[in-house]
Amino acid sequence: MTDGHFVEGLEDVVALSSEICFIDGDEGRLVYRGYDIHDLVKGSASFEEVVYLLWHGELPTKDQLTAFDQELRAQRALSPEVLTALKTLPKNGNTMEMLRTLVSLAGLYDPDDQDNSYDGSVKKATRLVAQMSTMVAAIERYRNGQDPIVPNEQLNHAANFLYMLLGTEPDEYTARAFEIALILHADHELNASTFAARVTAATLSDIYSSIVSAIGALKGPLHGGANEQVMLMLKEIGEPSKAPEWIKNALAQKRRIMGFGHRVYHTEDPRATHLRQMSKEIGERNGNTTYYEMSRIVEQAVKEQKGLYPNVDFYSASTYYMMNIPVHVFTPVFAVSRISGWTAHVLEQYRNNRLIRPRAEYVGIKKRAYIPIAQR
Ligand SMILES: CC(=O)SCCNC(=O)CCNC(=O)[C@H](O)C(C)(C)COP(=O)(O)OP(=O)(O)OC[C@H]1O[C@@H](n2cnc3c(N)ncnc32)[C@H](O)[C@@H]1OP(=O)(O)O
Ligand SMILES: O=C([O-])CC(=O)C(=O)O
Repeated sequence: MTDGHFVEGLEDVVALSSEICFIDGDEGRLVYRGYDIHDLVKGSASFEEVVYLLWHGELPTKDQLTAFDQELRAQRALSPEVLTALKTLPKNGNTMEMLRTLVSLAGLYDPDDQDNSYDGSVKKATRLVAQMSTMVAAIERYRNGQDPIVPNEQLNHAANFLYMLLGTEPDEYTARAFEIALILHADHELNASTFAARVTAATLSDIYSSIVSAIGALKGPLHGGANEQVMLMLKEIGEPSKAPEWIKNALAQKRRIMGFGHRVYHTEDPRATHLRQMSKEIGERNGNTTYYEMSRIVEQAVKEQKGLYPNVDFYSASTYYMMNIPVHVFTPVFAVSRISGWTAHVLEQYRNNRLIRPRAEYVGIKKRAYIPIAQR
């Protein structure tokens, strides 16, 4: 029985213990396994290195990283069955629903599908990380009536994704900027999608089912889906000078300003600091800073009028847009990164499992006499 003391939305409720990710919401700090994200970015960590760190708790040695990287590169190709199934999906379908469907199918065709041992789950986690990016790129190509691009084993994870998505190899700056975006989005403690993954894993269901749960949760506009909504908002605003008035009207109508506010951060989201800079730099490189400038004005207006800070989704929107990533691919791109954190959490759940089953505060009628249908 509950004692009536509960928090709607589980705000600040500690649901489990984890060694993977630490957030200080007052100081605006995000730490993966003891390493501050600022240090990982400044220290030129690779995305592959961060995946290894999240999974194993330690940075890899050179040999460990080489072996892991080679394994990821070797696992990038989708199975023929998944590629065939892709062609049966509606071309104008929601990209997150298409991704959720392909991940589910990939589970059925995974050579280790029946092996739900810990080692089997690690093998599947490796394929999930390697193939999430291939799936997202293939979905977009299919939507455009194009064949998927075969992964390029010469390129690292970040550069290969942009190559498979856009058809040309990114320049060095863009490849690194995108890799930093992947690192920044890799994990975030018990956010809604990771929690969904852990709830599923905690029933001792398989890792693909856990990831399908996570993708469903990430899609929502209050979570990962916000990055697409931010770009739609910037386009609706149209030009920087219109931003303050637009925000004023939106807030007067009680609309939520996408890309602002956070359940845990009460200050600047440390990921937004990097993405803001990236948005500026890419705008300058492209010779068009309109969306960066508009974003700055929106940020100032929302801070002044509502006291809210931008979250990770705000500046990732203009950043991805200026990298020529289509808007409906923004949330799938989040999944390309977050698969690293989801799998780390599912593996941790398996290592130290207890069923996750909270209670609800029952506020309905407690006792009624049943009335047979003939008398109603
Ligand atoms: C990767 C990520 O998931 S990051 C988050 C991505 N989501 C978004 O950007 C969507 C916009 N943001 C929001 O909706 C919220 O800030 C959330 C969902 C992220 C967190 O919300 P919660 O912690 O549940 O706060 P809650 O929804 O209770 O809001 C508290 C108050 O702040 C207001 N508020 C919070 N965020 C916003 C926003 N973005 N725009 C306008 N008002 C907001 C609410 O209206 C509410 O005001 P009230 O007390 O006057 O009614
Ligand atoms: O932590 C959260 O609630 C949402 C978030 O920022 C993320 O998942 O990256």
